[in-house]
Amino acid sequence: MAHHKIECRGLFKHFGEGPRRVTALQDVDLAIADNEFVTLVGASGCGKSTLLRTLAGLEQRSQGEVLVDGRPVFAPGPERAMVFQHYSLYPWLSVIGNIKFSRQLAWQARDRSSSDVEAAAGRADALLRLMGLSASAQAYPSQLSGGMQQRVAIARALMSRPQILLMDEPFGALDAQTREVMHDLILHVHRLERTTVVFVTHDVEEALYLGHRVVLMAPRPGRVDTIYEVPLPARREQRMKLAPEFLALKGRILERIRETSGMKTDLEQLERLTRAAEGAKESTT
Ligand SMILES: Nc1ncnc2c1ncn2[C@@H]1O[C@H](COP(=O)(O)OP(=O)(O)OP(=O)(O)O)[C@@H](O)[C@H]1O
Repeated sequence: MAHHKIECRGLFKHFGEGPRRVTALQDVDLAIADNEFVTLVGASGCGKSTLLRTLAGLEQRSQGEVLVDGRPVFAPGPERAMVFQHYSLYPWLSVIGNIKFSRQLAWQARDRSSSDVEAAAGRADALLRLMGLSASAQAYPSQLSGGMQQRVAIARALMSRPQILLMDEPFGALDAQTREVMHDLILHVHRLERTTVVFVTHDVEEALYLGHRVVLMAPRPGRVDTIYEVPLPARREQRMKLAPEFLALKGRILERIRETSGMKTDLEQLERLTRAAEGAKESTT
């Protein structure tokens, strides 16, 4: 059997009961390879966050299986780390304090040796350097820009050497220039740490620039609609966003999202309505 890092089989997730029941995930089958970078896109309400939260073990499935390394997961675990859109840093801790915090909680439960503490200090320093935060180690979150705060959140998520990074619109609140910088940074982190990444976004360009594959989901019920292979070299560069194959696939995905959202603007119908309204105006004048 092929080895998958993450696998969903016949996954369903319902919220609520009876006529109010919402199917956020319907029969999702998805296999993600070790070290793959997969992005999830789709119209609002298509179940992207629910799928990610189910992989994280923050949401219980209604039916089906979620496997990590072939083993079913039901709860959060140290091999999976989550990064959210809102930085969720502790405002009373410095940058370095925030990065070390989750490890400290884990240690309080165990006997820790001085070599553990040293190893963690080394890891925290390495992550500060990796994320370009060395000069801000003693700063507090309120003193940092949004992009810097999100770097701290990513460094904190990486502290326990997770094999899987689950990212829910992590750059959604950042301006366009900061996002570009963060894109190259997260690709660098992915290469260096060899994590498997599942990344939710509304932004099709972001999904294509980062992903090896783009999973397009559709709403009502939430489900996987189409999976696209991204036709770009593994090593991405910003100029690739202008490549004809990049732009063509971006156009196709955007079109498919419009179709699946049920909100496709029907230009003909709009024109008919306009003509009817104008006709009504003329007949009254
Ligand atoms: N805790 C909940 N209780 C009830 N319904 C929920 C809950 N969480 C999600 N849903 C519903 O499940 C569906 C999928 O929601 P989800 O947030 O996963 O979609 P999404 O694709 O991430 O949306 P968006 O792009 O708007 O963030 C939606 O109809 C949503 O209203």
